[in-house]
Amino acid sequence: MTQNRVRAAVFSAGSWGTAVGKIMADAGTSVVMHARRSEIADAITTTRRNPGYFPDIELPHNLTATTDPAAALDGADFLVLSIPAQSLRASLAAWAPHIGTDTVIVSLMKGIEVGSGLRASQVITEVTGIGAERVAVLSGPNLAREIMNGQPAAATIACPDQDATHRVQQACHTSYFRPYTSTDVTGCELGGAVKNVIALAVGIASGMGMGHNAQAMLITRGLAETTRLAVAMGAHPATLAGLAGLGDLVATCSSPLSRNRTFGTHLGQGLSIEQATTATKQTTEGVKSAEAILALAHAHRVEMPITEVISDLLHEKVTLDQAAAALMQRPPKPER
Ligand SMILES: NC(=O)C1=CN([C@@H]2O[C@H](COP(=O)(O)OP(=O)(O)OC[C@H]3O[C@@H](n4cnc5c(N)ncnc54)[C@H](O)[C@@H]3O)[C@@H](O)[C@H]2O)C=CC1
Ligand SMILES: O=C(CO)COP(=O)(O)O
Repeated sequence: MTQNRVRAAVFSAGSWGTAVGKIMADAGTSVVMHARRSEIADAITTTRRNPGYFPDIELPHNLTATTDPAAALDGADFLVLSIPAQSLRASLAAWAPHIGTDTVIVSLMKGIEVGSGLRASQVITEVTGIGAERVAVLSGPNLAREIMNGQPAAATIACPDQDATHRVQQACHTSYFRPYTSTDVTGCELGGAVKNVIALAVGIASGMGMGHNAQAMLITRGLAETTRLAVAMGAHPATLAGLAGLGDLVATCSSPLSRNRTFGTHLGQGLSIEQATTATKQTTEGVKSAEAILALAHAHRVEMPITEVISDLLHEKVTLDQAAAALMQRPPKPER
């Protein structure tokens, strides 16, 4: 690894933030993580481990951590944001005064803001006043634990400004992480957010004892409704067939490492939403985003039957059996 003099501030030191911090540091970028808890920040800097998330993985020497947002952002070329989507607005408002005039913001978040229906990149431009050309999104089949274990993965980095995209790509390209570029921010963000809702559905089906045919049906029809919404909102259909669409959908819906799939499995096995929340612990974006995505579907007059049923289940309007029946008993129609 050669140092490239580029600096990144990663907010925060959760599961995916830590993994992307490691990727960037392995790519030669100097990384300062921002953690809310001083014991996490101190442990990362002094022991080179994040005891809250990956106590078994040693972090690179060019990665440190602080609880001070100003110190983390001082001289940063990139601000990488990885916190729950619903807390982005309030947290970013506090950090915004410390963001440099040339800093490029990279969103890792896969959620839609409840109430506004905004994607994370839109919340970022609204809160900071920074133009869309300085806001990139990174999305793909990226289960953090696999990447921390050094297993190969790829992702899509999207931004309207190709120079910014290439700089982010260089700053996170390693022997085990292969980033591709795109200009389709809308497609990448919607692919990432909607797949969480579909993963909830697949988890529920699995928890209810349904087999791989049912799970494949949900994945395939889930991709169809994701693509319908994304295209109606201006995305390119090819993005949804790529890493940030199909790729992420397959990884998340197939892996027991996925928090969304696991949350769904708990529900399918009969746990209440409260019990599933306690059991899952980490951020499960699909649970909150389902209703925001459904509101977007209504606004764009797009049919999203799986999202609708999952939103109804999460609001306890239907039972598991009623949800399954609602999907299977829809009127027959052509596949497209
Ligand atoms: N874990 C994964 O494998 C992947 C996660 N993502 C996305 O990354 C985003 C973050 O997820 P994870 O890191 O997995 O979640 P996590 O639950 O592991 O970590 C969340 C981080 O945000 C911080 N945080 C929580 N509430 C906050 C608040 N109100 N204000 C500021 N910081 C707060 C926590 O202290 C923690 O550092 C989500 O949008 C998720 O969909 C994307 C790809 C992979
Ligand atoms: O986005 C992810 C993999 O790409 C992680 O999915 P979960 O949030 O369901 O764990």
